[in-house]
Amino acid sequence: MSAQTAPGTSATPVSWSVARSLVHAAGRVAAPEPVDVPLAGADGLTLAEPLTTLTDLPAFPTSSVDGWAVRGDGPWRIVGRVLAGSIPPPLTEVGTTVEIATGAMVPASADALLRVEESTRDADGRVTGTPRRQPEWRLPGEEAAAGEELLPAGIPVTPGVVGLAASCGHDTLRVRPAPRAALLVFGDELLTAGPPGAGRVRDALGPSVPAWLRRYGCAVDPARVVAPVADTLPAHVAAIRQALADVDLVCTTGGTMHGPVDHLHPALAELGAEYVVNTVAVRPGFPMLVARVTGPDGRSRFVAGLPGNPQSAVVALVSLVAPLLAGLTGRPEPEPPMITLGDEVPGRGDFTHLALVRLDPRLGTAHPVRHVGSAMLRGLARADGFAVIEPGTRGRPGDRVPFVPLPLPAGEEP
Ligand SMILES: Nc1nc2c(c(=O)[nH]1)N[C@H]1C(S)=C(S)[C@@H](COP(=O)(O)OP(=O)(O)OC[C@H]3O[C@@H](n4cnc5c(N)ncnc54)[C@H](O)[C@@H]3O)O[C@H]1N2
Ligand code: MOO
Repeated sequence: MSAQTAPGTSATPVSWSVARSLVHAAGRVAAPEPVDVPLAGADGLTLAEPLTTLTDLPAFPTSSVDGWAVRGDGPWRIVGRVLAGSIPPPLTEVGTTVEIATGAMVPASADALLRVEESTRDADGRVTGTPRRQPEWRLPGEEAAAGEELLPAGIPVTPGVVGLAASCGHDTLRVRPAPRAALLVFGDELLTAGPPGAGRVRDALGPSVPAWLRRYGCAVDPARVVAPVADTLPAHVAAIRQALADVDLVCTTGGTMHGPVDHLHPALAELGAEYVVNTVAVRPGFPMLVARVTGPDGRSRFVAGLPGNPQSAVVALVSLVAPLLAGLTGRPEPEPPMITLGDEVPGRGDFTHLALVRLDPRLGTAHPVRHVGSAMLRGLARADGFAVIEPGTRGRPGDRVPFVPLPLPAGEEP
């Protein structure tokens, strides 16, 4: 897929799904080199290579119970004790047993394990009982054989992955680093404290966009959040250039249109940027864009232009920034899961409609929320994500449609 037009030329909106594929592909070719990180620091990053186990799992025959490892038929004479953490001597004689702890290595020549609660001792101190038919120990390689691939590259590192990596012997994981992001907020009308009024609005994006970016796995240094940047072309160019020097992604808000103080497009032209996507056939948020700037080191860095209307800015995050970050971290393009609409949702003509919805976990349906103007955040603050209404269609109750979640971890839904 080729990138869209060069800055300065008029843009034809690209379809929402094509735009997502374009930015994902652009991110993938620019993905930073993998790094090795200690297990404890890997949560939330992305596996850069498949996870293979360094040993058989389990690595040795491991008792699943507290009891007796026995050889031959009982009663058995006790010849020792095996605790977890050591190599036991073999049971050399028929009719003998060792006391064994859960997790201990089963001695060679043991035939069976007898649970302590299913055993008795006779007058001579010998052990009696009937071992269960089912083996009470785990065999080496039962879970995985040494060298076996357990997880593919490109999946997120979760606590489950960290635990698995530790249990199969890894101290570090080769991962894609967290993309570093900066935020530049444009708009001289913005207030950064106190109530809005007298023609000025409160900056809603400076405090919230870094939080969304972090939830997408970005590292955002607070020093790289500049809100607001003065509404002049030189200030825009300088701010973007400076931010590009040490991040992978610069998000900007506002100025995506062509109003008297909308300087984003001219600034991108001055920086020699090339559009990956310039305007998307989606409502709200259509003036969103992603541009690529090649640094002196030859590596591509990205500018994501989020529209100034606050809900539109979030639509741009879920529409373009999420697949771009997936590409930059070597993850597959996010595939929206399907949901069932519980109510009517209007279409937006030839454009895709991203409609804020709240999921009803009881009924398994999605319901549009109120207060969803592109300048509003009231609906969004109570929503789980967006139902995707394809161009030329409208949503009816019972329709199955794609769903783009807001990056809210389970348990944090509003
Ligand atoms: N002639 C046209 N004008 C506009 C069109 C159009 O098609 N033709 N589209 C509108 C749409 S849709 C959008 S979205 C906006 C996008 O504009 P910009 O990205 O250039 O954003 P601004 O003009 O800077 O701001 C738009 C709006 O949002 C408020 N804003 C900006 N930043 C923030 C912030 N950080 N926190 C809260 N609110 C913010 C700003 O005050 C404006 O009200 O263009 C329309 N115009
Ligand atoms: O597309 Mo604008 O982003 O509707 O508000």
